[in-house]
Amino acid sequence: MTFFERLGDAVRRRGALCVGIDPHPALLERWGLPADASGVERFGRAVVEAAAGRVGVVKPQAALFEALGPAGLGALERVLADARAAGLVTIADAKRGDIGSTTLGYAAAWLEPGAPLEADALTASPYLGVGALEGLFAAAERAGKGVFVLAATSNPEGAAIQRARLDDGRTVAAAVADEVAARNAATGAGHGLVIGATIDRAAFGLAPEASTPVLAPGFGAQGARLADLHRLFPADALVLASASRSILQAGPEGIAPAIDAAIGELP
Ligand SMILES: O=C(O)c1cc(=O)[nH]c(=O)n1[C@@H]1O[C@H](COP(=O)(O)O)[C@@H](O)[C@H]1O
Repeated sequence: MTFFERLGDAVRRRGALCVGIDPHPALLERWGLPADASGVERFGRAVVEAAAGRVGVVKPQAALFEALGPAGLGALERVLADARAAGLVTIADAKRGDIGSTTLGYAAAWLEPGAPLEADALTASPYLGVGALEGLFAAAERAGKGVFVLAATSNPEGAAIQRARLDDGRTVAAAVADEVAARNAATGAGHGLVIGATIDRAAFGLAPEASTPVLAPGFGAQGARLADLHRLFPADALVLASASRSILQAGPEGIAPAIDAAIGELP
């Protein structure tokens, strides 16, 4: 099964909501958890437990685990293992990307079957060139996994570089999208794009592309509304509507109802 098929299956069965697992220190405090590795682990595993059976996809935010050093990465390892055991598709949000030779290390860390931090997909930054992500694409394809490449990010600072034009007139975002689509066409993989729900896709030169999955963060805390999903993206596109803080702020008792409420807001 390709990653595209797997993701499509998860979305058909469980819907488009992707629950972000972002253990911010302020959220740990709200959850009554310590701001240490044991806290992020209990937080992450509780979110996985609430998400299992409700949604198809979760996205742990690596930075907030890394912040706690090796013990935090150990916590992330167990959160990822729980999620995979629960049948959830896991997207490690680590936004990796380097020159080709060292990108192989990131591929081994996040996408190689059996790796401690193994995930089903990884977010990646294309600003050293989409071609430099070859090691990630290849590792993902060998294992039926995917890479989500940043195209048009949800934050306002991204626009200056992502809307900049190449010599051929395309925006940087459109060129990234073209390269990912070409990779998918050549290999049948299902690598995706990250396109923020907060941005105007047309202004970034991004046309809807049915064969490229989209990870769309920016719902909830950053202002986009889940109810608008089909106004923001074509109804037939494979889009993950991702939200973190707006759901996680509900606390340990409220997390499951908050996920149900978010699902209820989707069209
Ligand atoms: O790759 C991402 O997931 C991502 C890309 C982007 O353009 N914007 C964005 O917010 N994200 C991530 O999505 C999550 C958004 O969190 P909330 O704003 O709390 O819903 C964070 O983990 C961000 O790092």
